[in-house]
Amino acid sequence: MHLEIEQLSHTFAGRPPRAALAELSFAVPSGQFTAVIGPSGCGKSTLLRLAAGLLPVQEGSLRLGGQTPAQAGAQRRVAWMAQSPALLPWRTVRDNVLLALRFLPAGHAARLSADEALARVGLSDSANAYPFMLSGGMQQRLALARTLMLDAGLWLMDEPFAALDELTRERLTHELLDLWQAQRPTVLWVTHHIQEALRLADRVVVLSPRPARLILDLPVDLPRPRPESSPAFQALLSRLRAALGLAAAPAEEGA
Ligand SMILES: Nc1ncnc2c1ncn2[C@@H]1O[C@H](COP(=O)(O)OP(=O)(O)OP(=O)(O)O)[C@@H](O)[C@H]1O
Repeated sequence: MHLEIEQLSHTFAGRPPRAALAELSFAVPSGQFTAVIGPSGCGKSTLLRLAAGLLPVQEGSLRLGGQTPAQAGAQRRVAWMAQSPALLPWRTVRDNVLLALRFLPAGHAARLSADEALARVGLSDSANAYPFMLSGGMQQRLALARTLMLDAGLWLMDEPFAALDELTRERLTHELLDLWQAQRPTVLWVTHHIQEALRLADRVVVLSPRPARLILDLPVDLPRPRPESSPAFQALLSRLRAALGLAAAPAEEGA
Protein backbone atom coordinates (compact mmCIF):
# COMPACT_ATOMS: atom_id res chain seq x y z
CA MET A 1 0.00 0.00 0.00
CA HIS A 2 1.40 3.34 -1.11
CA LEU A 3 1.65 5.98 1.63
CA GLU A 4 1.63 9.69 0.90
CA ILE A 5 2.25 12.33 3.55
CA GLU A 6 1.99 15.94 2.48
CA GLN A 7 2.56 19.04 4.57
CA LEU A 8 1.31 17.16 7.61
CA SER A 9 1.22 19.23 10.80
CA HIS A 10 -0.21 18.27 14.17
CA THR A 11 -0.59 20.31 17.35
CA PHE A 12 -1.93 18.99 20.64
CA ALA A 13 -4.28 21.38 22.43
CA GLY A 14 -3.22 22.64 25.87
CA ARG A 15 -1.60 25.56 27.59
CA PRO A 16 0.59 26.10 25.76
CA PRO A 17 -0.39 24.05 22.69
CA ARG A 18 2.26 21.52 21.74
CA ALA A 19 3.29 21.19 18.10
CA ALA A 20 4.30 17.59 17.35
CA LEU A 21 4.61 17.59 13.54
CA ALA A 22 5.44 20.51 11.26
CA GLU A 23 4.78 20.37 7.53
CA LEU A 24 6.09 16.86 7.19
CA SER A 25 6.13 15.46 3.65
CA PHE A 26 7.37 12.13 2.31
CA ALA A 27 5.98 9.23 0.33
CA VAL A 28 6.53 5.51 0.85
CA PRO A 29 6.07 3.25 -2.18
CA SER A 30 4.12 0.05 -1.81
CA GLY A 31 6.17 -2.75 -0.24
CA GLN A 32 8.94 -0.52 1.08
CA PHE A 33 10.35 -1.00 4.58
CA THR A 34 10.94 2.50 5.96
CA ALA A 35 12.51 3.12 9.36
CA VAL A 36 11.58 6.34 11.17
CA ILE A 37 14.13 7.63 13.61
CA GLY A 38 14.36 10.81 15.66
CA PRO A 39 14.95 12.15 19.17
CA SER A 40 12.64 11.09 22.01
CA GLY A 41 9.39 13.06 22.00
CA CYS A 42 9.85 14.41 18.47
CA GLY A 43 6.53 13.14 17.13
CA LYS A 44 7.20 9.63 15.75
CA SER A 45 4.29 7.96 17.56
CA THR A 46 2.06 10.89 16.61
CA LEU A 47 2.86 10.20 12.95
CA LEU A 48 1.97 6.51 13.34
CA ARG A 49 -1.20 7.29 15.29
CA LEU A 50 -2.30 9.65 12.51
CA ALA A 51 -1.62 6.93 9.91
CA ALA A 52 -3.60 4.42 11.98
CA GLY A 53 -6.54 6.80 12.19
CA LEU A 54 -6.20 7.01 15.98
CA LEU A 55 -5.79 10.78 15.73
CA PRO A 56 -7.64 13.02 13.27
CA VAL A 57 -5.61 14.77 10.56
CA GLN A 58 -5.67 18.51 11.38
CA GLU A 59 -3.53 20.03 8.65
CA GLY A 60 -2.03 18.66 5.47
CA SER A 61 -2.86 15.24 4.14
CA LEU A 62 -2.08 11.60 4.74
CA ARG A 63 -3.30 9.01 2.22
CA LEU A 64 -2.95 5.26 2.43
CA GLY A 65 -3.35 3.64 -0.97
CA GLY A 66 -5.34 6.73 -1.97
CA GLN A 67 -7.67 6.43 1.04
CA THR A 68 -7.94 8.37 4.26
CA PRO A 69 -6.64 6.56 7.38
CA ALA A 70 -10.24 6.09 8.55
CA GLN A 71 -11.24 4.42 5.27
CA ALA A 72 -8.16 2.18 5.17
CA GLY A 73 -8.59 1.32 8.86
CA ALA A 74 -12.25 0.42 8.40
CA GLN A 75 -11.22 -2.12 5.78
CA ARG A 76 -8.54 -3.52 8.10
CA ARG A 77 -5.85 -2.65 5.60
CA VAL A 78 -3.62 -1.33 8.38
CA ALA A 79 -1.99 -3.35 11.17
CA TRP A 80 -0.53 -1.82 14.30
CA MET A 81 2.14 -3.21 16.62
CA ALA A 82 3.44 -1.39 19.69
CA GLN A 83 5.75 -2.18 22.61
CA SER A 84 3.09 -3.92 24.65
CA PRO A 85 0.70 -6.06 22.64
CA ALA A 86 -2.99 -5.78 23.50
CA LEU A 87 -3.84 -9.35 24.52
CA LEU A 88 -6.90 -10.68 26.30
CA PRO A 89 -5.57 -12.56 29.35
CA TRP A 90 -8.59 -14.85 29.66
CA ARG A 91 -8.29 -16.12 26.09
CA THR A 92 -5.86 -18.74 24.84
CA VAL A 93 -3.10 -17.87 22.41
CA ARG A 94 -5.11 -19.30 19.50
CA ASP A 95 -8.21 -17.35 20.54
CA ASN A 96 -6.19 -14.15 20.82
CA VAL A 97 -5.08 -14.66 17.23
CA LEU A 98 -8.61 -15.47 16.11
CA LEU A 99 -9.79 -12.25 17.68
CA ALA A 100 -8.18 -10.36 14.80
CA LEU A 101 -10.81 -11.89 12.50
CA ARG A 102 -13.69 -10.53 14.51
CA PHE A 103 -12.90 -7.07 13.23
CA LEU A 104 -12.60 -8.01 9.57
CA PRO A 105 -15.29 -6.34 7.48
CA ALA A 106 -17.80 -8.55 5.68
CA GLY A 107 -16.40 -10.16 2.56
CA HIS A 108 -12.76 -10.05 3.76
CA ALA A 109 -11.15 -13.39 4.41
CA ALA A 110 -8.08 -14.00 6.55
CA ARG A 111 -4.87 -14.72 4.66
CA LEU A 112 -3.96 -17.61 6.92
CA SER A 113 -5.67 -19.81 9.49
CA ALA A 114 -4.83 -19.08 13.13
CA ASP A 115 -2.76 -22.27 13.31
CA GLU A 116 -0.81 -21.38 10.17
CA ALA A 117 -0.12 -17.90 11.53
CA LEU A 118 1.06 -19.37 14.86
CA ALA A 119 3.29 -21.83 13.01
CA ARG A 120 4.91 -19.00 11.03
CA VAL A 121 5.92 -17.25 14.24
CA GLY A 122 7.02 -20.44 16.01
CA LEU A 123 4.17 -20.57 18.54
CA SER A 124 2.42 -23.80 17.53
CA ASP A 125 3.30 -25.48 20.83
CA SER A 126 1.71 -22.65 22.81
CA ALA A 127 -1.61 -22.43 20.96
CA ASN A 128 -3.57 -23.56 24.04
CA ALA A 129 -1.56 -21.56 26.58
CA TYR A 130 -2.70 -18.25 28.07
CA PRO A 131 -0.84 -14.95 27.51
CA PHE A 132 0.52 -14.81 31.09
CA MET A 133 2.33 -18.08 30.38
CA LEU A 134 4.31 -16.47 27.52
CA SER A 135 7.58 -14.54 27.70
CA GLY A 136 7.68 -10.96 26.38
CA GLY A 137 9.19 -12.19 23.10
CA MET A 138 6.47 -14.84 22.71
CA GLN A 139 3.78 -12.22 23.35
CA GLN A 140 5.20 -10.11 20.53
CA ARG A 141 5.27 -13.21 18.31
CA LEU A 142 1.58 -13.61 19.06
CA ALA A 143 0.96 -9.98 18.06
CA LEU A 144 2.91 -10.68 14.87
CA ALA A 145 0.73 -13.74 14.14
CA ARG A 146 -2.35 -11.49 14.33
CA THR A 147 -0.72 -9.02 11.95
CA LEU A 148 0.07 -11.84 9.48
CA MET A 149 -3.45 -13.14 9.61
CA LEU A 150 -5.03 -9.79 8.80
CA ASP A 151 -3.14 -9.55 5.52
CA ALA A 152 -2.86 -5.78 5.97
CA GLY A 153 -1.06 -3.79 3.29
CA LEU A 154 0.52 -1.44 5.84
CA TRP A 155 2.26 -2.44 9.06
CA LEU A 156 2.71 0.42 11.52
CA MET A 157 5.30 -0.66 14.06
CA ASP A 158 6.03 1.56 17.05
CA GLU A 159 9.19 0.08 18.55
CA PRO A 160 7.50 -3.29 18.96
CA PHE A 161 10.58 -5.06 20.29
CA ALA A 162 12.11 -2.24 22.35
CA ALA A 163 11.15 -3.75 25.71
CA LEU A 164 12.74 -7.13 24.91
CA ASP A 165 16.22 -8.34 25.80
CA GLU A 166 18.89 -7.90 23.14
CA LEU A 167 18.98 -11.56 22.01
CA THR A 168 15.22 -11.91 21.65
CA ARG A 169 15.03 -8.56 19.96
CA GLU A 170 17.63 -9.53 17.41
CA ARG A 171 16.03 -12.89 16.70
CA LEU A 172 12.59 -11.34 16.29
CA THR A 173 13.81 -8.60 13.98
CA HIS A 174 15.35 -11.28 11.74
CA GLU A 175 12.11 -13.22 11.76
CA LEU A 176 10.14 -10.08 11.01
CA LEU A 177 12.37 -9.38 8.03
CA ASP A 178 11.71 -12.90 6.67
CA LEU A 179 7.95 -12.44 7.10
CA TRP A 180 8.10 -9.04 5.43
CA GLN A 181 10.04 -10.50 2.50
CA ALA A 182 7.43 -13.25 2.09
CA GLN A 183 4.40 -10.97 2.36
CA ARG A 184 5.80 -7.59 1.23
CA PRO A 185 3.58 -5.16 3.11
CA THR A 186 4.58 -1.50 3.36
CA VAL A 187 6.24 -1.00 6.74
CA LEU A 188 6.72 2.13 8.84
CA TRP A 189 9.07 1.07 11.63
CA VAL A 190 9.74 3.53 14.45
CA THR A 191 12.97 2.84 16.26
CA HIS A 192 15.61 4.50 18.42
CA HIS A 193 18.18 2.00 17.32
CA ILE A 194 20.18 3.38 14.40
CA GLN A 195 22.09 0.17 13.64
CA GLU A 196 18.82 -1.76 13.63
CA ALA A 197 17.30 0.76 11.22
CA LEU A 198 20.24 0.26 8.85
CA ARG A 199 20.15 -3.53 9.14
CA LEU A 200 16.45 -3.73 8.35
CA ALA A 201 15.16 -0.89 6.27
CA ASP A 202 15.15 0.03 2.58
CA ARG A 203 15.27 3.62 3.69
CA VAL A 204 15.69 5.62 6.89
CA VAL A 205 13.73 8.81 7.48
CA VAL A 206 15.28 11.03 10.16
CA LEU A 207 13.10 13.52 12.00
CA SER A 208 14.17 16.67 13.87
CA PRO A 209 13.39 17.40 17.54
CA ARG A 210 9.75 18.39 18.12
CA PRO A 211 7.93 19.52 16.05
CA ALA A 212 9.13 16.80 13.70
CA ARG A 213 10.42 17.90 10.32
CA LEU A 214 12.26 15.75 7.84
CA ILE A 215 16.00 16.28 8.21
CA LEU A 216 17.39 13.31 6.27
CA ASP A 217 15.90 10.80 3.85
CA LEU A 218 18.50 8.08 3.48
CA PRO A 219 18.11 5.19 1.01
CA VAL A 220 19.84 2.01 2.20
CA ASP A 221 20.86 0.26 -0.99
CA LEU A 222 22.82 -2.56 0.62
CA PRO A 223 22.04 -6.24 0.06
CA ARG A 224 20.76 -8.11 3.13
CA PRO A 225 22.11 -9.47 5.43
CA ARG A 226 24.15 -6.37 6.18
CA PRO A 227 27.28 -6.88 8.25
CA GLU A 228 27.88 -3.85 10.47
CA SER A 229 31.60 -4.07 9.89
CA SER A 230 31.32 -3.31 6.15
CA PRO A 231 32.63 0.11 5.08
CA ALA A 232 29.35 0.86 3.24
CA PHE A 233 27.35 0.19 6.44
CA GLN A 234 29.72 2.35 8.47
CA ALA A 235 29.45 5.19 5.95
CA LEU A 236 25.64 5.21 6.24
CA LEU A 237 25.92 4.96 10.03
CA SER A 238 28.13 8.07 10.08
CA ARG A 239 25.58 9.99 8.01
CA LEU A 240 22.78 8.98 10.35
CA ARG A 241 24.77 9.85 13.46
CA ALA A 242 25.67 13.23 12.00
CA ALA A 243 22.02 13.97 11.12
CA LEU A 244 21.03 13.12 14.69
CA GLY A 245 23.79 15.35 16.09
CA LEU A 246 25.66 12.41 17.65
CA ALA A 247 29.41 12.31 17.98
CA ALA A 248 31.29 9.99 15.61
CA ALA A 249 31.43 6.37 16.81
CA PRO A 250 34.85 5.43 18.32
CA ALA A 251 35.85 3.42 15.20
CA GLU A 252 35.31 6.47 13.03
CA GLU A 253 37.31 8.89 15.16
CA GLY A 254 40.27 10.31 13.35
CA ALA A 255 39.08 8.78 10.10
N1 LIG B 1 -2.30 13.20 23.69
C1 LIG B 1 -1.36 14.13 23.82
N2 LIG B 1 -1.60 15.32 24.38
C2 LIG B 1 -0.66 16.28 24.49
N3 LIG B 1 0.60 16.12 24.05
C3 LIG B 1 0.92 14.95 23.49
C4 LIG B 1 -0.02 13.89 23.35
N4 LIG B 1 0.59 12.84 22.73
C5 LIG B 1 1.86 13.24 22.51
N5 LIG B 1 2.06 14.49 22.97
C6 LIG B 1 3.30 15.27 22.88
O1 LIG B 1 3.69 15.36 21.51
C7 LIG B 1 5.09 15.22 21.39
C8 LIG B 1 5.40 14.05 20.45
O2 LIG B 1 5.02 12.84 21.09
P1 LIG B 1 5.28 11.42 20.43
O3 LIG B 1 4.75 10.39 21.37
O4 LIG B 1 4.76 11.44 19.05
O5 LIG B 1 6.86 11.37 20.39
P2 LIG B 1 7.85 10.17 20.02
O6 LIG B 1 8.83 10.72 19.03
O7 LIG B 1 7.10 8.96 19.64
O8 LIG B 1 8.56 9.94 21.42
P3 LIG B 1 9.32 8.67 22.01
O9 LIG B 1 10.44 8.39 21.05
O10 LIG B 1 9.85 9.15 23.33
O11 LIG B 1 8.34 7.57 22.12
C9 LIG B 1 5.64 15.00 22.79
O12 LIG B 1 6.11 16.24 23.25
C10 LIG B 1 4.44 14.56 23.59
O13 LIG B 1 4.53 14.97 24.93
